[in-house]
Amino acid sequence: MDHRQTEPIVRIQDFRMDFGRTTVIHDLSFEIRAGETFGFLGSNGSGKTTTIRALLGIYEPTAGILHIDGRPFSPERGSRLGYLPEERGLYKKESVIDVMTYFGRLKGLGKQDARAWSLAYLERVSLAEKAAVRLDKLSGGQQQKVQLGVTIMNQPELLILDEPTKGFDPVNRRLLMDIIEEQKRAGATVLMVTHQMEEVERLCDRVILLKNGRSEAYGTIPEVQDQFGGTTIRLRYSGEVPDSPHYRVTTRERNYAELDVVEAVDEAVILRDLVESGVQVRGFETSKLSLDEIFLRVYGDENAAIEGEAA
Ligand SMILES: Nc1ncnc2c1ncn2[C@@H]1O[C@H](COP(=O)(O)OP(=O)(O)OP(=O)(O)O)[C@@H](O)[C@H]1O
Repeated sequence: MDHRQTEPIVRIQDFRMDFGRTTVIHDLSFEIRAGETFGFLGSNGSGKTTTIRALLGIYEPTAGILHIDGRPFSPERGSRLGYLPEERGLYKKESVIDVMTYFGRLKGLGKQDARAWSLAYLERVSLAEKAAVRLDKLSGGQQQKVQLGVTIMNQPELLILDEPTKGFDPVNRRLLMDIIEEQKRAGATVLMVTHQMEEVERLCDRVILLKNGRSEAYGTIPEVQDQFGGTTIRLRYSGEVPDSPHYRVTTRERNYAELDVVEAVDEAVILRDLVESGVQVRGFETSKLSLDEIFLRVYGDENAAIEGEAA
């Protein structure tokens, strides 16, 4: 893969995917640039795995362009691609070190190099003493660590990770994030599906939020925050907070209110308007909506609909 080119590493344009008569992806477009870590976010069933499968040629897209390095993906060029699929699974009846060495050889490493790399990795993820154990004797989380090792062997230039930390305890989740961050620092481009906003905030340069196969927001985290009005004002006051086209009052208590800024307007203007309308302002703090809050806004109504159906 040649990172000097201007073409993005991943380009998805007007991608549509139908299963039978159901359209699950509607004209989706986004790109991933060389060296960035890109968060692919969305509620369950929003189409993340389908998009990855179409990108890797596992599914035939109904319409659109899905390119890696300027061309549709083909496995022959795949040696520098690391893919951790949503469905996990390796050959379970072999020992951990044999399985890892085997995959290393498939990725073009010599046997000794593959073995040495694998032993160092197992040490890193506290599995050194399991090297000779059959894979199916490991816990689910331990097996996942082995699978991540297999995925990042041979330093792929593009890493596609479908929920890499799913099912991990907090300590191991942090360890996995450290490992992903190292890959990023070594220059890898990373496409990562995750439901953990903490991971997004720590690792991702840009994100896309998918809902029912459509993009709801796309950009850097500050850009996404801006796309959602972005700012909340916490106001301590006395008097009466007037209605305004600039904000929506989301909390109104005696002497305390929260206002969501709905228009691109300077907060100083809102403060001035409040004072001019006779509000005595005792405290005025602004903060950006967190990704968690944005997520709840985008997907909250889905759960309401599900609850409604259940009722
Ligand atoms: N092979 C298939 N045939 C029919 N429908 C499918 C197929 N694969 C996925 N779907 C449907 O496409 C939609 C998107 O599924 P997908 O697995 O891409 O979601 P996801 O965003 O990865 O979800 P999750 O977070 O739960 O993994 C779902 O409604 C799913 O039922």
